[in-house]
Amino acid sequence: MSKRKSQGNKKVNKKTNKSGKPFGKQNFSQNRPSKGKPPRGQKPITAEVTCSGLTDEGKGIAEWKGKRLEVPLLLPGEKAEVNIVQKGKFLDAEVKNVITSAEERVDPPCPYYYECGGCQLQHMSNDAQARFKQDTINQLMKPFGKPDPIFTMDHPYDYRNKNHNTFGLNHKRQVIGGLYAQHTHEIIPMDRCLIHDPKADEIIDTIKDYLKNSKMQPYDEDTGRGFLRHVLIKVGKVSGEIMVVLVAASSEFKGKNNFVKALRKAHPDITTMLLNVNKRDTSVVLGEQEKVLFGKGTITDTLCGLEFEISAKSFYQINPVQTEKLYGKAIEMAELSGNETVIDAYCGIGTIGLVASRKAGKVIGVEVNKDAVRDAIRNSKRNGVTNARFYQGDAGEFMVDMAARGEKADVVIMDPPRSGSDEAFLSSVVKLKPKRVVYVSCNPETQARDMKYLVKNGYEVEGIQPVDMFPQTYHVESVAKLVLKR
Ligand SMILES: C[S@@+](CC[C@H](N)C(=O)[O-])C[C@H]1O[C@@H](n2cnc3c(N)ncnc32)[C@H](O)[C@@H]1O
Repeated sequence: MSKRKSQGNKKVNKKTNKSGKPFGKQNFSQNRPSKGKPPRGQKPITAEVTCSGLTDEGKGIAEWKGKRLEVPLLLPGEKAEVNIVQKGKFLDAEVKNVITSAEERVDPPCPYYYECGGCQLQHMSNDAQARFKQDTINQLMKPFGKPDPIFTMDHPYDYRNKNHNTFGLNHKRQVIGGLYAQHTHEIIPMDRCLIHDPKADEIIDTIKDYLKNSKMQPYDEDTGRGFLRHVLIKVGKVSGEIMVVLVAASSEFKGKNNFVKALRKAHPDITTMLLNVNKRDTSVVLGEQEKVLFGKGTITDTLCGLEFEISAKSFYQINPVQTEKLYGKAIEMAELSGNETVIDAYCGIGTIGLVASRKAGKVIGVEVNKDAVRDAIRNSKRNGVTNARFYQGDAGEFMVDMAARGEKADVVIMDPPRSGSDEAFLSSVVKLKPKRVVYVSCNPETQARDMKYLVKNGYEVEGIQPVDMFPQTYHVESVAKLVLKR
């Protein structure tokens, strides 16, 4: 292994990793929850394979008996022993032992990394993560031109301003709190997640201790008994304001006053607390019903020089450091001169639109979540913006109506959810003929699909900027500029 130091990461210690376990002989599969267990009666087959590349989820690609394997935690060029089990039509493979490790491999700093699955790239150096994300975008965007070099993050930890932790009981009926292992409802007990805001994890720890020493019970998914399901924490990274949302299975909160008092005493920097009631048997964290327990029920934070009020249920970008770079690029791509009518579609709490309003004639925002729209309207007033209007509704329907009324827009900035946009929206963009479309996306796969539609219908791509909003995970953000062909 080369002695060259990779930027910001510790290279692999050949003998032990950070948690003190022997690295080369580490039984990766033993540390993973039930997903790795073979179906009843089936023994895993152990085989030696060589990794030839990475999937877009960061899994190593290898071949075994002419079949393709996708192996989490394996890096290109590495030789490893893997355990293989047949699951239905598919082969499930896990690293048992890395025989020769790649230069890019580093010790994952998180002791829960192999169990949790919330991060997928901690075993890669920062440079290797950046290369992987750049390659993913380059590949997806090949039909449109060459993307610019990715915007990386100087300190790629502690960045999340929103955490959600789950509480439950272990088999000894003891209170545990942590994160769900990937694709499961199995709680991995943990007291620190390295991409969470550290203060938020301290608050979670206090709540865990409170549960252990009080009558308040975590909710048990199997029996349907108990009270506390999740805790959601939102932190204003600039303002320091903190929101704590208790997600409970019932609206009857016995011992509410004692709890609120104890938590505020332990963490005087909490500025608001809410109770959210979720009685549904679902993986969606927040329910509809919400009650403010103390404070104003929202937090405020500063982004790109503007102040934003954020509700519990509204979307707010989770990595504000990288969001400023992303929005900066989006506004640059919009090429605003002060007169344009700009549509901010899928606008959330109005962040992009309000930042753009300083350089535009008029901004029209549309968003489906009513709490987010209420925040956007408040945010516009709070910042003294007089040229922006926000509407609640489906972005596709809104655009269809605009096109039917023959209205005009010079620039459309769109930032849909992971599933991307839809034909109603895209076909209306084509009818409205804005000179520029700036497409922000946290899922470049659906972004490329939608860009293909726009390119087929009169637009050309003038720039693509990848942004690493989610270090340590395989997710990557991207913003693209499309211009109407003459
Ligand atoms: C990725 S977020 C972007 C929000 C905002 N642009 C920002 O940067 O914070 C996507 C937003 O689209 C909203 N959304 C989802 N489906 C929608 C639809 N069909 N019409 C309008 N908004 C929608 C979500 O509620 C969410 O606020």
